[in-house]
Amino acid sequence: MRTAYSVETVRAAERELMARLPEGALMQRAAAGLAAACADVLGRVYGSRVVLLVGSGDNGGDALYAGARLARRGAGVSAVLLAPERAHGGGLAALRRAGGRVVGADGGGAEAVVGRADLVVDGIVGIGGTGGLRPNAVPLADAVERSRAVVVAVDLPSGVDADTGEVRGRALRADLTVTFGTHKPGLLVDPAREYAGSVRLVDIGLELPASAELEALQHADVARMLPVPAAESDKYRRGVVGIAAGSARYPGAAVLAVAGALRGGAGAVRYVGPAGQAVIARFPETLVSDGGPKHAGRVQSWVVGPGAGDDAATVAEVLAAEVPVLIDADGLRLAEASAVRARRAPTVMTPHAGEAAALLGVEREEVEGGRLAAVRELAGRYGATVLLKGSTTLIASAGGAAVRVNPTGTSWLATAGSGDVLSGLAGSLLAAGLPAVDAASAAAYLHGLAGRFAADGAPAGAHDVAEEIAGAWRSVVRA
Ligand SMILES: NC(=O)C1=CN([C@@H]2O[C@H](COP(=O)(O)OP(=O)(O)OC[C@H]3O[C@@H](n4cnc5c(N)ncnc54)[C@H](O)[C@@H]3O)[C@@H](O)[C@H]2O)[C@@H](O)CC1
Ligand SMILES: [K+]
Repeated sequence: MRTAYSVETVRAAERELMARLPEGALMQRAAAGLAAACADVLGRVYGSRVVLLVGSGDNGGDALYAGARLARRGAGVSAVLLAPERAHGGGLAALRRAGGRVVGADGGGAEAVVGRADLVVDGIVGIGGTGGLRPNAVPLADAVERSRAVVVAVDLPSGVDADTGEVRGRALRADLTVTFGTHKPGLLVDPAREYAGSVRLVDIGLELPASAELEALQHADVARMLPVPAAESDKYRRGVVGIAAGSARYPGAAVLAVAGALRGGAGAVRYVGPAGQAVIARFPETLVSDGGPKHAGRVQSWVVGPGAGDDAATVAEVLAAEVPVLIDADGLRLAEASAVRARRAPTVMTPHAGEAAALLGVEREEVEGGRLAAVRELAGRYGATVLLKGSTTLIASAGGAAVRVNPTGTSWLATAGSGDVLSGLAGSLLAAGLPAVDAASAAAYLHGLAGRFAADGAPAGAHDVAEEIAGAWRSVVRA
């Protein structure tokens, strides 16, 4: 499991560690890791041209000490000081001793130096930052974008919010971010994540609390969650998932939700709704019934909403069931908030940004810019597990535990019907007995992986994604 901690937690852990170490030791650990990463990126350090962008805090200090290490190995290192009077004194002295030089940020000289650089080290601001880049950093950011230099960000790309992943104003785009002690939420959540490039974690010895702000599952975590049928399992013990989806207008949504459900580990899939013929034609193993959810027979979970049109009665009927329920798509619009909150069995809601915005009564941009806040708010409001779809899908539970961020997404998943497959898959895992947050996050993980397999560099349809779920499952459990 990869974890991320808030700035407040990182600062507390740093204070505790610093009290036990000689002064400056922590910064030396950070700078050593940073210099090693820069050397890897450069390949050949001797003779390379390195430019440090140095702000007013310890983030700039890290850059200066790392620059000194590179200068000692023969790199030509120039430091551009954005706040010369507040630049880290010890770091500056170390760089000068190692033969590095200092360039003023004003007057165009710095931009010319950036233009000739092989490597730019972004030490403008780290976890002490607020808001986007300050005006005097913007011409430099432009010069960095124009240059062919590789950009390595120190701890965080400057200008992004460490805790929320928000980007308010301009930020520097890095090819690699070298982060210290732990990931910060902003390195895993869009839009900030996109600015970070790949991320390398340097251990500086921080001792962090057991519960993180954010968790990203990995293969082994998902493998432990997935159901394994026991020898005595029959289809009912493996769980039956009910799918109440599709309409005369959108029969395909029902077919795709069933496609996802059949690959999610439940022993059987029941379908109720007007698309029974389309479902059975494609998946003869489905148990199709004509009545509403109440008359469908026993299920261990329900999925309601994909392609449901305006059938509010079915949504209400499903919400009254005393088994886990997943609400998606039209169901999110049709569900009474009070009925969701009144439920005692787990509820999972799976909105995309537009649906989340409608539920919260805000603009879509607000959700997209502040995804972490939005998913937490929705989970709290509805007393539900909320899976917010997007390029970094987030899963929050109502109790306020760590938010999960799905690491397997691909932009090819932004295709019609892909969400229907996900809802069926997650509903099936719920029926198999997974806790709501595990069902949602394991489903997102497999779905993302299946999307990558299906796309493999080219567009794929939602049914292709469904067909790759088995392959994704195998790759997870065999890893
Ligand atoms: N505290 C520690 O033990 C360690 C800290 N380390 C480094 O220290 C950093 C934190 O240092 P600081 O607390 O000094 O904070 P930063 O260096 O992140 O920035 C704080 C300074 O930047 C200014 N600032 C705030 N927002 C800005 C913006 N948008 N644009 C430009 N300037 C802005 C502030 O006025 C303040 O002077 C970490 O990110 C990490 O790089 C590492 O050396 C590891 C050890
Ligand atoms: K930085």
